[in-house]
Amino acid sequence: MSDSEPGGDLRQAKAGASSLPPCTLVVFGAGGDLTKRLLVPSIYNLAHDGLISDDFAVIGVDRIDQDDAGWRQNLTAFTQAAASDGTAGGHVGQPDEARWQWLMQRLSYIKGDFADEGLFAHLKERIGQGNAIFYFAVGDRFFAPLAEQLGKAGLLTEGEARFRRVVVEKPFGHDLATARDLNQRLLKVASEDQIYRIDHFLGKETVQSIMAVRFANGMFEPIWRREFVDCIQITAAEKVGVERRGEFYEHAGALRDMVPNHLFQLLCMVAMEPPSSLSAQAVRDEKSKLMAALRPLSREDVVRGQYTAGSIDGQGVPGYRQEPGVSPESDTETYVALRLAVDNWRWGGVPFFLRTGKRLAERRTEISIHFQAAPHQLFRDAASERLARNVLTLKIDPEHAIETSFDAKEPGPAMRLGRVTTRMNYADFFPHRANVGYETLLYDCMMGDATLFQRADAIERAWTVVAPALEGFAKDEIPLESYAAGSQGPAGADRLTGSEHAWAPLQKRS
Ligand SMILES: NC(=O)C1=CN([C@@H]2O[C@H](COP(=O)(O)OP(=O)(O)OC[C@H]3O[C@@H](n4cnc5c(N)ncnc54)[C@H](OP(=O)(O)O)[C@@H]3O)[C@@H](O)[C@H]2O)C=CC1
Ligand SMILES: O=C1O[C@H](COP(=O)(O)O)[C@@H](O)[C@H](O)[C@H]1O
Repeated sequence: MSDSEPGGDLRQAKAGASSLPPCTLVVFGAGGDLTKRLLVPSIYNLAHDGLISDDFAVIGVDRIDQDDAGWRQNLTAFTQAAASDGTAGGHVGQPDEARWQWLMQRLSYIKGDFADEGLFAHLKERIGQGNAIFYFAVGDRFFAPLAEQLGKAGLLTEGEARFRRVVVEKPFGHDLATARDLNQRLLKVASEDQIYRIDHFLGKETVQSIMAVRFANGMFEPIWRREFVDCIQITAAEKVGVERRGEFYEHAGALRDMVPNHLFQLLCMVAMEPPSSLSAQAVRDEKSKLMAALRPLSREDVVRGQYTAGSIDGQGVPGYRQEPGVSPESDTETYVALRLAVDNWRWGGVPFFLRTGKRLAERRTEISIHFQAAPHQLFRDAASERLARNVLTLKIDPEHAIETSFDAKEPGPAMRLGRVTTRMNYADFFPHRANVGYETLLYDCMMGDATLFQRADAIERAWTVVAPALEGFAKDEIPLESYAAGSQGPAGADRLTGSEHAWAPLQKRS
């Protein structure tokens, strides 16, 4: 491994950040995809930035038959290969050799089955009296049983001088009943402030910066409300299909996979009231209030679709029903568009349009705030019949930028208006290097800051809001429309917004 440019934007983000307390991070699912592709690179980035103390240790647990050296070797080989073929999750170029080795020395491995009580006795011995975080990097069927095993073994008992925390991955439940059941089972063995329900969208710098943009500047807040906003659109469009996750996706679908978690987190960031402080409680209280004001969906406010064969970047791609692990008669949705209402004073009457889907024309995650037209149209003739709407777009992925679009006078004797766009690229102002997105979340968890993690009440409310749509899908009362891979999505999505609020096109329509 060679020297590389270290983690610039992470360092920027954590400027002034303290070193982490001594801690053992136990990763269940040490041989899995999440661990090697995202978790270990994030830990490396934290180590690289000097944020991890010498007393930090990682214990990986999995059923793969290997020892400490084998696990380290597998991670090293994976990271090297990923770095050289450009798919490295957390690095640009190869990791720094000395730092990588420093980290590897802190990694050890236990081969075991999650159902084996002996595994937890062994872990107890290894961890001793110190701080520990248990990361469930495993399928959701293991979340409650793992927590229960940890509880039974006394591994979740905190002391004056030690913390014990669990990080729970997604999906958090399949519906309201299962999310509630999971919360209840977790809360039997750990207190709410020991449970860190992760949503990787909240690890994205551009998502965290929404709060900064809204609440650190005086110019936005006065117009961030119903009197000035016409509609808000949230898009998470992907070009990829279901990749190797056909079997998982068949049981999830686009709504469960993206909406009650990621898209609602974006909605909270853009629509919640200003918190009184940046404490976890204050921020999460505001998010919960927003979720409580979110009106449960009506079936007519939901459009679902499934992709058929088409073309992405000039390459033919199969339809969803031809993907591995997918039934040829599947009625699982790969696209969903929603019209939501927030019943509070700030947002009463403002529609929130959300859409997400796979195999669309473009990869784009963004929030756009569409402002109302000027109250008196002085320029009606000059602007032809167009009523100009100013749009502020928070670009989250793959571009990291903020754009505003508005009308200006075209040069020349005629009073003719033209649409212009101004753009702030984060990279132009802040030294930038892609990071994995789990760094901040891991750092915060080790520091005991739950601001960016989801609380039980908000998760349950999210499932309540989407429940009528899920029921409509199950009873086939919401038609499943098809759309060609590489397109804008199903036509029904346009009916949802009407021409008055039309979606920002994913690619320029020809
Ligand atoms: N991968 C990703 O990009 C992302 C994943 N997630 C979430 O992270 C979690 C983990 O995902 P991912 O890493 O992809 O899953 P994987 O299936 O790749 O990893 C899970 C690991 O746990 C092992 N395992 C399964 N059962 C047992 C058992 N009884 N005892 C010991 N080890 C066992 C598996 O072994 P074996 O292979 O033999 O079954 C595998 O090595 C999931 O909840 C997922 O939803 C979230 C965001 C992104
Ligand atoms: O959690 C998930 O998110 C990804 C999209 O995340 P991004 O960070 O790549 O935008 C999605 O592809 C996946 O289906 C879903 O499970």
